[in-house]
Amino acid sequence: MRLGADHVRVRVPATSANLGPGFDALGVALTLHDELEVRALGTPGVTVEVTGEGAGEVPDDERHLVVQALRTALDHVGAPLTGLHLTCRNAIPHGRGLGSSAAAVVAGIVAARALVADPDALDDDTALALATAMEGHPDNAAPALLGGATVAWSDTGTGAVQAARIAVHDDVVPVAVVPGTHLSTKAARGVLPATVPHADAAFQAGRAALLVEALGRRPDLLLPATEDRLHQQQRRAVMRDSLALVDVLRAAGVAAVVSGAGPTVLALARRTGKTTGPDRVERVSTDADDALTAAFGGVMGGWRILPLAVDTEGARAERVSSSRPIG
Ligand SMILES: Nc1ncnc2c1ncn2[C@@H]1O[C@H](COP(=O)(O)OP(=O)(O)OP(=O)(O)O)[C@@H](O)[C@H]1O
Ligand SMILES: N[C@@H](CCO)C(=O)O
Repeated sequence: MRLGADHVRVRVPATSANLGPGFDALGVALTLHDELEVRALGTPGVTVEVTGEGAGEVPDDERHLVVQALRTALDHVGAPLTGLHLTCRNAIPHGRGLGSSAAAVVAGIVAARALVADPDALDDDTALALATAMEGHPDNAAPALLGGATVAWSDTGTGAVQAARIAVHDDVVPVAVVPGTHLSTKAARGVLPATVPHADAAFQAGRAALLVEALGRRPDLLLPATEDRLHQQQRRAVMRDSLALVDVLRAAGVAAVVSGAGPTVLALARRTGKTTGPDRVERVSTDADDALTAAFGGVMGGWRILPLAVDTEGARAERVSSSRPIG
């Protein structure tokens, strides 16, 4: 297939996976974005310019994750691309549990979709399959691609990866509490046990089902709905401060979970008060401030609190030449 553009721009959201009981299945896109531009060149060679998160740390050549994903997607549809220049303005912190690797992979794939003459060759199903193959699990890739909250799974017979959007109530306010320390997903997966007791699996299935209802219609149920028995306690030894913060927030009634493979903590806070009209009194209730002060003694040493919203758009790409949104 030939290319249909030689300069494209991409915006892709951060994501928080698991949300407590939805290990490797549930995820939500957040209003924190990486922005990229890809220029296809007629000559060989790859150059990469990174500002923001990951600058000076990620490779600036073919090994860059966005370039790898772009190449994978172009190869998939048989499109040529000899050289390229990639510019990344990154806001998603790396190795913190906010889906930076899924964002990079999805960004590369939707950049390829925007570059090729027939974007349908890289439709959402194909893009999700390619991204999941690179990531190993679909829970970040699905919301990064589609936006909103998603539940993703692989078809038992064919292995095809699928995702369904699930509703998120307007009163649910995601707040990410991001530590200064990194933890790779690989390391965090390495401490998980191979098997779990049947009672824990049964508990988890019930809570995951409850979470879909709590997110969409019953935010008052978010605290019990975000209980987990498959991964958070098992990872305590590699993210003690994060689990301590989760404990303090939950004791204060805030539905806090480890975001993805950690060490970021995600609080699913609830908006209270009158949110429209001239005497609007919006308040994100969470008692989160008090709980955070209790957890850190008022000193947040190296942690950042990011009040966010749910990103409902997912990854967007546009051809710079025509400015026509196509994916
Ligand atoms: N924008 C990016 N550009 C290039 N490489 C990236 C980018 N984002 C992530 N990576 C690579 O992926 C690694 C982080 O991936 P990892 O899966 O460990 O964490 P994460 O995706 O941030 O967290 P989680 O999967 O728990 O949400 C980085 O160290 C870097 O090698
Ligand atoms: N479900 C994954 C998310 C991080 O990529 C995990 O917890 O390991």
